[in-house]
Amino acid sequence: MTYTTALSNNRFRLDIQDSSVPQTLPVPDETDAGNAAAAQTTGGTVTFDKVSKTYHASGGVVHALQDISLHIPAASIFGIIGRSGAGKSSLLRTINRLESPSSGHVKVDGVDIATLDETELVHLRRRIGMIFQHFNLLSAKSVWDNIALPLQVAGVPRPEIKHRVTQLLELVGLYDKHNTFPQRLSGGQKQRVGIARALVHHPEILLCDEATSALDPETTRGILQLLKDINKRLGITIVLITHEMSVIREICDQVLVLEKGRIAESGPVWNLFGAPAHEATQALLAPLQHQLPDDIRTRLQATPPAAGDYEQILQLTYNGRGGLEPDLSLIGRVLNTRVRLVHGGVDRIQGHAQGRLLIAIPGHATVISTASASIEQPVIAHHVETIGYVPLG
Ligand SMILES: Nc1ncnc2c1ncn2[C@@H]1O[C@H](COP(=O)(O)OP(=O)(O)OP(=O)(O)O)[C@@H](O)[C@H]1O
Repeated sequence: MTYTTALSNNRFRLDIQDSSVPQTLPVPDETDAGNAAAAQTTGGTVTFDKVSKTYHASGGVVHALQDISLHIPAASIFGIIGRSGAGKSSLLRTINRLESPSSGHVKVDGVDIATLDETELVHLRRRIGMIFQHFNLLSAKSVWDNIALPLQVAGVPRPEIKHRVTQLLELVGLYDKHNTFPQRLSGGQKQRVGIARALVHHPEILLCDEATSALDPETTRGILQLLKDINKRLGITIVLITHEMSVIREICDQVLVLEKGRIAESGPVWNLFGAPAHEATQALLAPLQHQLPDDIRTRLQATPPAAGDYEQILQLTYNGRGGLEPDLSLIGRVLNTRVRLVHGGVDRIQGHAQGRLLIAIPGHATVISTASASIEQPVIAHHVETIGYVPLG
C-alpha cells in the first residue's frame, strides 16, 4: 500500500494506493446512455431513478418512498424537506446504501451502487461523509482520536494521519481542542468534530442528517457558514435534510419537498420559497411568514367601518421573479395616495427579493385592481390584496 498527498486548488487529497481497494468505482456500461453521461460529469453527482422503498413493519407495509426520480448536481447544496414521516431519512440513507431501495436505482457518479460488492461499498462510503443531529462522537476518545479513528481503521500510517487530522482541525477551527473529550465541548464544537471526521477520506459528497437541529440559532449560523465554505472551497456536494426552513433558505441551491414518500415539488430554493405550489410546501414555509402584529390583527375588520375614518391594509407579495423589488416611492406613485409601511419583511434568496409587505392607505383610496399585473401602470408587487380595514382613533 502506498500513499500520496497533494494540495491543489485548496483541495487536499490523501490518495491510498491499495491493491485490495478499487481506486475507482466500476466503469459504467457504455451502452447505458444515462450511466455514460453521468460518468463524464464532475465527481459527486447523485441520481435517483424511480426509487421506491417499502418497509415491512409489525403494523403493516409502509411505502416510505414511491417512484422518486431526481438528479443532484456535483458541488451543489441540495436540501430535502417534508413533514415528519415523509421519507427524508429513507431517501438520504439510500445514497450511501444504509438503506437499499425496494425498486429503482441510486447512482453515484453514474454507477448504480446496488451493483457494488462489499469492498467497493467500503470505498463508496469513504467517498460519502455523513454528519448527524446528535454528532455520534465516541465519548471515551479525544477530539483528535475521534477524527483519526477512520484513518486508523483504513490502515493509514501515523505521519499521514497526523497531517490530515491537523489539517482538518484547522479547517473546522478546533485545533486548540484536540486533546479535549466530547463531553467538554459545546454542541457546535461537537458538530465541528463530526464534520472533520466526515471529511477524513476527502469525500465528494457530504450527507447531513438534521445537522443543526440540536443547536441554537447562533451556533447554527456558524455551522452553516462552515458547510458553505466546505462546499465552495472543496467542491463537495452537500445533501441535507432538515426541518428548519431557515437552513434551506440560508445555504441550499436546490430543494426537494417530499410528501408521503413522493416528490411534491423541487427546484431552485428562491423559486420554491417565492411561489410554493404544493400545499405541503406552503405549510412548511408558513413559519417563515411574518405574522400580522397583534395590535393590527385585533383591530382588523373584514369590511370597512360604517362610520368614521379608517385605513385599508394591503398585503404586497414578492415571489422573487422578474427582478421585481419592493419600491416604496413607486408604490405611493402607483396607488396615488399616502402609504404607511405597517409591517413585513423581504429576504434575498439567491439574489431574488421575496417576502411580504403590509401597508396602510387611507380608507377611501382606490386600490388599482391591476397594481400587481398592469400593463399601463408599473407593477408594484407580484400580488396585491386588501386584507382588511382598521378604524382610526
Ligand atoms: N426501519 C423501518 N421500519 C419500518 N418503517 C420505517 C423504518 N424506517 C422508516 N420507516 C417508516 O417510513 C416512513 C418514512 O420514514 P422516514 O424516517 O424516512 O421519514 P422522515 O421524513 O425522515 O421522518 P422524520 O422527519 O420524522 O425523521 C415513516 O412512516 C416511518 O415510520
